[in-house]
Amino acid sequence: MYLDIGNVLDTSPGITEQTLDRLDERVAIAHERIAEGMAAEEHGYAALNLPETVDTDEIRAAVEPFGTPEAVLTVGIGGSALGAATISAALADQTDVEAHFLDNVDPEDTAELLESLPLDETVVNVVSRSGTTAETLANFLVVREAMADAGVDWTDQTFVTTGDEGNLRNLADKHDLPSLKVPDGVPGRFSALSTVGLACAALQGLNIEGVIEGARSEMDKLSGSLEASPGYAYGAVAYALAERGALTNAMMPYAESLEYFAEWFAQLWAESLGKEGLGQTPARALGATDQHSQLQLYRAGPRDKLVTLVRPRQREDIDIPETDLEGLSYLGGAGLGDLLDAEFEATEASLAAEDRPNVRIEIDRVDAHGVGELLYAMEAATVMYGELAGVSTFTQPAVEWGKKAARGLLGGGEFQEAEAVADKREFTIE
Ligand SMILES: O=P(O)(O)OC[C@H]1O[C@](O)(CO)[C@@H](O)[C@@H]1O
Repeated sequence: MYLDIGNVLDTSPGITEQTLDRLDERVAIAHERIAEGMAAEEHGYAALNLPETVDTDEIRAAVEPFGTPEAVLTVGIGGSALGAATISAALADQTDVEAHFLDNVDPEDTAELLESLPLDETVVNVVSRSGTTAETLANFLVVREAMADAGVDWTDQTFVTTGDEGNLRNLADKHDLPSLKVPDGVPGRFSALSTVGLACAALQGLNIEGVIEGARSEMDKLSGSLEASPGYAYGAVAYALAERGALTNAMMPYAESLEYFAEWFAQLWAESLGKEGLGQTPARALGATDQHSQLQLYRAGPRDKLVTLVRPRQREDIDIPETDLEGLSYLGGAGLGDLLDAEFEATEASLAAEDRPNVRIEIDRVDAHGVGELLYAMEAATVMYGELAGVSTFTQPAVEWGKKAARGLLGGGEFQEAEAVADKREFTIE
């Protein structure tokens, strides 16, 4: 992975080369803490060991009974779905096995998806570390009934990835379902490079070994200097810019196959760093599409954003036919990829022209190695940012209140949070 931070030097907000030197000293200290945590396999830090600890042979063996299905339906939410979705979306052109993700409880969407799937040729990949997540378990119960209604024995086509105990573990044990264990010490949002994120890709016959090789190549760069590690450098620069007012980070990949990557990054960045009144809001964007929408705000709105531009250095292209359309003849003979790359560089320059901080992240290609590099580097960036900000990177206490309220509203127990829902202050305009 290549990171270019030239467009954050002396921008507004921005950092100076002197700041970068001081930041590098802090990175060295933070790296010592991170390395210590990794060596001790401490909760959270253990995620950065995954290129060494994940067993891809075990994953392939676990899914082997399913052969080559027509489709894989992953039922999970948050880190239990987004890592797998990122890898499958990035590598979709490498397989004929469709990947679908049920990571919300919208009844119309769920009904439409189940209606469209060949349930007798679909493997249901249900993923939950806790085994208690309401959305995942509710969806699984609905999917299981749909399979039964379609005359499909769900126990023949269900794969489970979960913890040592809980509802899903009990279900897998009771029905002898093929299963994998979520890794110890790895929060869901950091689990893309583990059984959680790789089982779906393995079911699709994708190159999970290549994903880990890419991740390993970024792991090998972790050292006491931001100048040796694109991941550390990205986290440190994003932190320094947030400290100077860039409280939003627009993650803007210039590849449709990386749109899920931006969604995965949003959970990783927000749930890890949004603590004690601190954090940097991830905005999901897509190039070139959002040049015709959000770019106006990025270039002319408040000076409170970092824009992260991501692209592959190589991509398949499609020639644009010659044309005599008024003013558009310049497009003929170029490729769509040439246009997309020109727009990437133009957007980068347009932000720099207004001293708007932006960084460039590039991978050679959107392939297994490249997506592995991206995932690992962003995880290392998140851990580095969290160390520099002094926050508890690997917890997510703020998400629990809403879970209790929702559960109470459905009669799942007595929760004061649910009572607070009834106290809503109303001011309705119709
Ligand atoms: O894998 P589980 O336990 O279902 O959790 C799913 C997601 O929900 C969260 O715990 C937040 O509620 C995330 O951290 C996690 O990725």
